[in-house]
Order: sequence, then C-alpha cells, then structure tokens
Amino acid sequence: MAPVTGITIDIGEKRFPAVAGAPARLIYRDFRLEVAPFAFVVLLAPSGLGKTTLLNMVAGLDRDFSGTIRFEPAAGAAARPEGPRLAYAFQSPRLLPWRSVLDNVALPLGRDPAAAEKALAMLRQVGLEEQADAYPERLSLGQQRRVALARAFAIDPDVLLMDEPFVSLDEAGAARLRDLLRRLLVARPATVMFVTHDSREAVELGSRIVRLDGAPAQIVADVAVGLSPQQRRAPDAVEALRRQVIG
Ligand SMILES: Nc1ncnc2c1ncn2[C@@H]1O[C@H](COP(=O)(O)OP(=O)(O)OP(=O)(O)O)[C@@H](O)[C@H]1O
Repeated sequence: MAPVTGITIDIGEKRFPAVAGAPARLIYRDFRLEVAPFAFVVLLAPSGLGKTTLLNMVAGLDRDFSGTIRFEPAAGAAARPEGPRLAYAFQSPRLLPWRSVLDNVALPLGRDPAAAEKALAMLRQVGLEEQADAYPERLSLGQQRRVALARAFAIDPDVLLMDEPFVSLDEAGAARLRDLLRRLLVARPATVMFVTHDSREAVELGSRIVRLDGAPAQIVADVAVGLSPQQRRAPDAVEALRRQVIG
C-alpha cells in the first residue's frame, strides 16, 4: 500500500501582484493547516477566496509564496525517495481531446509497460471500460469526470488534490460520483484535500471540514465529522452537521 502522507502547510504570505487595473491581492498571511495521513479534508469557502490557489501551492504548481509545504509519511511508512505521489483532479476534467479515453488515463503512468493494462483496470472500476477507445468529446460531462477520477487514481496516489471535481452535474449525477470516489478510496486509501463551496457535499464526504473566510483567508471553522456511512445518507444528520459547519 502507498505510504500515505500527512501534509503540513505553513504559508507566511501569498499575494498576487496588481494586474491590468485589478489591485494587488493578499490571499494568505500566517496560514497554517496540518492534514493527517488518511484524512479526507474538505476545504469549504466562497468563490474567489483562494482555495484553488492553496491546492496549486500544495501541488507545487505555484511556488511564488513564502513558507513551506511539507509531506510526511504515515507512522511506520518510509518516504518515497522521489517524493509523494500527487494526483490533482481539476475543476474541469481537462482531458486531452485528441487522445482516447484509455490513453488519457494511461498518460500519467508514463513509460510503465503495464500502463494500458492498468488504465483499462481503472476504467473498469469507474464503469467506463466500454468507452476506452472513444474520444473525450463523445462522453457526457459525468463520464468525463469519471475518466478524470480514473486518471487521478491510476498512479496510486499518496495525496489526492480535488478542486470542485463534481461541479456542474445534476444532484443525482454528483451523488453517484461521490459514491464512486468513496469506493475508490476504500480500495486505495490516500490523503485527500477536496475543495468545494457546497456544504452538503462537504458533510457527505469529509472526515474533517475546514471552512475558510476573509481576506487574507483564515480558518473560521474546523470540524471533525464523526458520521457513520449510514448517517451520511440520513438527511437530518447531514443537515445538523452542515449547520454546525456554516455556523
Ligand atoms: N494568477 C493570478 N493573478 C492574479 N490574481 C489571481 C490569480 N489567480 C487567482 N487570482 C485571484 O486570487 C483570488 C483567489 O483565487 P482562487 O482561484 O484561489 O479562488 P477560489 O477560492 O478557488 O475560487 P473559485 O471557487 O471561484 O475557484 C481570486 O480573487 C482570484 O481572482
């Protein structure tokens, strides 16, 4: 099993300079968040607050900030010499339109000789084996999001970063994808940071919900979710916790 890692985020300052008429923006100052190995942390915040910016910094895509992001293997596990395996599911599925569904899933596996076989096994798990040779444009948005999940899990990630991966779906479609995500994580546990502005989605998925607000962004609520899988399906329990989170 993957040496699932914890994440210690310590941001001194993150700002965006002024561009074309828009003023400079201070997004984070003295921001600290520790994510335990195997946690499913949901970051809940209104639009434009800096959630995507935070994931980009954790992913190493944005290094223009002061502070540190550290990954530490779970107790007893050895760190990978090459660093943790990170998967990032973006807000839009970001599939390559000129590659087949299978090739899109196989892409992060690089030169692994078993890449095609592994990608097909992942597609089977997300229920899209029959679409392996299709091109992404032929798929519905829900199916494209499934392919994006298959691609994220194909590398057996230690850390999974997810930026509103289920937006723009109808509620039934989003619920099916949440179920699928839960099943995939049972098979391959990972440390998850999941961004959403949907408090119900947060309660249904998270083991911990961190709500951000203000500018610069601060943690205004940090709630451990102690619901059993059955309770998560009970509207009353979900609603009670949702109210606790949004205050
Ligand atoms: N490259 C950039 N240059 C300047 N400003 C930026 C840049 N990227 C983001 N911003 C600004 O920083 C703020 C935070 O952006 P971010 O995308 O992290 O928000 P978010 O919380 O993820 O919002 P959303 O839910 O709408 O995606 C926004 O006001 C955005 O306009």
